[in-house]
Amino acid sequence: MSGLLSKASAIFITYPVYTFVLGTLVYALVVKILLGKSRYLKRNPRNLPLPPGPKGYPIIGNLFDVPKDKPWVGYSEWTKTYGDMIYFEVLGQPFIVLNSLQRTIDLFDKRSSNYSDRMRMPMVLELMDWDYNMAMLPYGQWWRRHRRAFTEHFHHNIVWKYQPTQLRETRAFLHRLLTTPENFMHHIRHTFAATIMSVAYGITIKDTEDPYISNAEEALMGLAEAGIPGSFLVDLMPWLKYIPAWFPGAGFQRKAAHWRKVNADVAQKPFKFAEEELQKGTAVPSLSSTLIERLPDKSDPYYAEERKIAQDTAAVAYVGGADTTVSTVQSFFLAMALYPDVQKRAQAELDAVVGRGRLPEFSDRDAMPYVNALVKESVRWNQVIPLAVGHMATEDDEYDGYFIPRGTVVMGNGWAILHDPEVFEDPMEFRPERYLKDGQLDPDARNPDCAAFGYGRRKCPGRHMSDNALYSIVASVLSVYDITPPRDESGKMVQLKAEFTSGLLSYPAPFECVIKPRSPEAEALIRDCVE
Ligand code: HEM
Repeated sequence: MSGLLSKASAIFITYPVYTFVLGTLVYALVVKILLGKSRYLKRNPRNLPLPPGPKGYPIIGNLFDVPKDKPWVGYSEWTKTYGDMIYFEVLGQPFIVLNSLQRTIDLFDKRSSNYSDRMRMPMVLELMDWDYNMAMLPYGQWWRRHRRAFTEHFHHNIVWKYQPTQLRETRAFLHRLLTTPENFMHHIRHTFAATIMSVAYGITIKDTEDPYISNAEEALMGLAEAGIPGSFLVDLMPWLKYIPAWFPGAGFQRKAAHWRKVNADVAQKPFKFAEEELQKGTAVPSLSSTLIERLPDKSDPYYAEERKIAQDTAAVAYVGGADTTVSTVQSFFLAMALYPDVQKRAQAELDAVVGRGRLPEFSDRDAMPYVNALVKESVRWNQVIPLAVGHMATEDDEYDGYFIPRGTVVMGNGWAILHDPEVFEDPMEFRPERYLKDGQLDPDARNPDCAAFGYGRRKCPGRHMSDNALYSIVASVLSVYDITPPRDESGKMVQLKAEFTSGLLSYPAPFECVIKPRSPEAEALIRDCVE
């Protein structure tokens, strides 16, 4: 009875509450959209048109036009109708997609001071505490200090420092492939997690169920859920963040509270460990130990801020670096199983330069143009973040006869740029030859780096470290292993398909392949290479 009563009173109480909340939401949305439109009129005195794009509906805009599955392919198709710069709105939020390299250079490079901000994402940044990830920070002094700290440790003249760790972890990877080749997807993930935890904190992770890694993966899953703008209503109406967790309909607050705790663990726990090891005098040299040793004295008024920047710098190395490079390496394995001729040609080059009596080193790299071209093609073929991360326009702008309102989220469609058939013949094919001329790397061939790692001032600062990681894996794996498609029960080779997932990050869809040592000598090399 009391249960029934409480149910009745709950309905009685919550019905008006829901009506009120829903009414307020719709009202606020309509006001926001109408205000936004009329403001454009005042701010656009020359009455320039917005860039072309699909016609939308009142209030919802182009909500139903936006391609849901692999939007980068859909946006690329839109070029045929609207050209290489496309404008659309979703619930009052303006977006522009740039489908050509020239457009990205014009806006992200030449006008970088206006196109380097990020969209405000209250759910991720303010409620889930992803503010340690500089990729999400608004453009400004605080981001600049993070970026400077990060770049100092990852620019192209310094990443050689991490090569011994990268080679060590690559060799451990070769060894794991020998014992459990069927788990290659897991081994790839483990290799990057181990490399980055070692570089960032001097921590050696466990082979399975490492608490640092499971925390970071949970945090990244939260980001995948909340990181697409508009996944939560609070992104469209930031004032909702003040609604308490107990309020009916405030489920997002409870989710945010959980992810906040996970994020605190990801950012703080390993850094604390590094601090404690330093105090005990047992620290393994790492990015964190260097950063901690350079912190000002605890009595310094800037100590807390500097410590936070140091902690964030180490944490972002993992969350920014692990998944991205993992996806590229998974694509490389798929490509090798699909393109046996490419694999053979790379192996022939490795045999000629490195020989069969040792494993490749970084010093071999310059002598192997084909292997370098293969690394480039792995980055291009299936881009990990095809639309990069949206850059937001800080101020109204006029460009090429069009008006671009401030607050517009501008996305470079790297997929369109790196699959343009005018530039990359048969773009869906995996062809390292496209970067070569007379047997050497062709300086005139379009380098996938122009779009795969983002643009302008926000371009990925981890790309040099990632390039080394990719070389180390590609060269080492191909020097000792053959990768082939699996066979069915009748012994026939299974026809693999190049399929990739949608989302903020794109991965190859799960696939199987056979990974076998190239010869008994190769197997002996693998067994001997682990310390
Ligand atoms: C194949 C590997 C990788 C790819 C494809 C990739 C791609 C990207 C892209 C597309 C962006 C957004 C750029 C933009 O906003 O225009 C980005 C940002 C970023 N990446 Fe990477 N990345 C990779 C590896 C790494 C690694 C290894 C690290 C760290 C060691 C890293 C750290 C970062 C950071 C810190 C940012 C934020 C930059 C900012 O907002 O200022 N990335 N990356």
